[in-house]
Amino acid sequence: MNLKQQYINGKWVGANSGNKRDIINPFNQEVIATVPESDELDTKAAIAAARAAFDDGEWSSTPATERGNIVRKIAELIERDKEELARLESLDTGKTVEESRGDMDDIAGVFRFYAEQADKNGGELIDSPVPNSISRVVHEPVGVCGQITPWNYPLLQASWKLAPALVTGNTLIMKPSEITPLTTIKVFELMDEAGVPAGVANLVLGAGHTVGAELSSNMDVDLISFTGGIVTGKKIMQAASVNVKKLALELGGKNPNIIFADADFDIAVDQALNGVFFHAGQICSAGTRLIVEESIHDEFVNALVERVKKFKLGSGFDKDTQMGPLISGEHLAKVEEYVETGIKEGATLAVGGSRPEEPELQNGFFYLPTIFTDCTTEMSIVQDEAFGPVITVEKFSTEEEAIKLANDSIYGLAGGVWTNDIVKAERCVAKMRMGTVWINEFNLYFPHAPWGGFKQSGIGRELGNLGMEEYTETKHIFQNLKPEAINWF
Ligand SMILES: NC(=O)c1ccc[n+]([C@@H]2O[C@H](COP(=O)([O-])OP(=O)(O)OC[C@H]3O[C@@H](n4cnc5c(N)ncnc54)[C@H](O)[C@@H]3O)[C@@H](O)[C@H]2O)c1
Ligand SMILES: C[N+](C)(C)CC=O
Repeated sequence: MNLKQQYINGKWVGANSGNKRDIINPFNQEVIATVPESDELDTKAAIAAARAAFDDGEWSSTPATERGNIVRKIAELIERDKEELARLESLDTGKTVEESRGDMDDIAGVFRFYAEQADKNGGELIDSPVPNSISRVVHEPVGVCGQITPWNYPLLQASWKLAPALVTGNTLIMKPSEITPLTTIKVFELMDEAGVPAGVANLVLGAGHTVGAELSSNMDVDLISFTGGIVTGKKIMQAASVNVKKLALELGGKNPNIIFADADFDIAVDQALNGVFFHAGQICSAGTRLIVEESIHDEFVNALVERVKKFKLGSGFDKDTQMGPLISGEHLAKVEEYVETGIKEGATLAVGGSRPEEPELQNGFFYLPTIFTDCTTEMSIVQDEAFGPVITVEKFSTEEEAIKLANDSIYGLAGGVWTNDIVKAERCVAKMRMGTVWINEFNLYFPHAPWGGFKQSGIGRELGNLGMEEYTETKHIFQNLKPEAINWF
């Protein structure tokens, strides 16, 4: 596989230490690539390149339209290489190629969206209360941005950070998850081809406790944008305080999906499954906390179980596969432990709860889709993120109870409501404490609307205009057109 290395100051380079890391296919544990393992020294070199490229002012003073043109070109190159990128993403993550193709369309869409926004960030004229003056507000780039991404949607999460940072004139250092760097490396090749100048976008590959920690604590980094787990997010927040970096955190979720008895039953069943089991449930916004009205609870659970029993697990490259493996052996062990906890806590295992038995799946990190019933809000399986193919089902009998259950979480990323009573739906979403709420839908996102969490699901927003604002500082410029002495002193 012709994969390059780290990308620092416009050059592809190996790690300073010479260390390397094998990248593993989660379907069969084969080594699919070997990449350099960066350390603090590599990270410092990348930060120095980004700092110099920001401080010389060339990129930040490039007309926004031109930066937008480069970002549009990146979108075109992603579309040109869509199939290669999708296959690489599936090799690296285990998700089906069909899902990866969808991700690549979304990713190109994100670069296109921000390319169009590039020259629409021109600031505003204030109606100054002071006679003979001009008061205006401009938006300037923040500076050097550290960007850290997770393994579940490697390139999608990268695109949400790269595109807005570039169009607003920042320079950046990206650190993808050490276990899924392949598509991010490829997109840095495309950014080079699209004409992003040397030093503006830099790539380091390596572990969180070395590379990620250096990015978070380095005094020359002005902003950290992080997507990942809550524990890591808290560490980054602490490290970033060293120079009061601007901070954007996209953390986990334990997302409620409320099903009222008056919902379209078959659609709600289908979408409750879609809401969780894509990418084997390894989705921050997966609707893993199903909250079902008592009168339809048993029928609803039976319908889910019957569908789940028929899921086809397998290689992401097999067109019949509906669900691929988990990302790693370590993660599989965590999901197994989570399920054991659920059993100990007294939840009823309605389906799944083990690894599959098929011989052809034994080399991969597979886990059966799993549903727990008789769950109550104090159980840790209802409170903790499984980040795997596991649903917990709770029952409710009144609307107030459903909302109380939905909000009973430290997280606040996303949630859904299924009902044909639109007034009831509006009453519910008004009370749900989450950054995204869907009515008769689940897990939909697009570049035009902001994404992010309430409570411990994060700080700030990605996507939409707010996702661009994260990468700007706001400056008020006041000009006195008729300066006069005050003669106070
Ligand atoms: N809110 C969202 O939009 C969103 C999207 C995707 C994933 N997530 C969350 O991500 C988590 C799963 O991803 P993960 O397991 O890769 O998360 P993680 O927190 O373990 O790792 C994420 C990234 O942080 C790095 N990292 C680890 N320790 C670090 C440190 N001390 N300092 C700096 N960086 C460090 C990792 O190397 C990786 O690149 C889940 O909790 C999921 O909900 C959230
Ligand atoms: C934000 N999203 C849904 C693309 C990926 C979350 O893991």
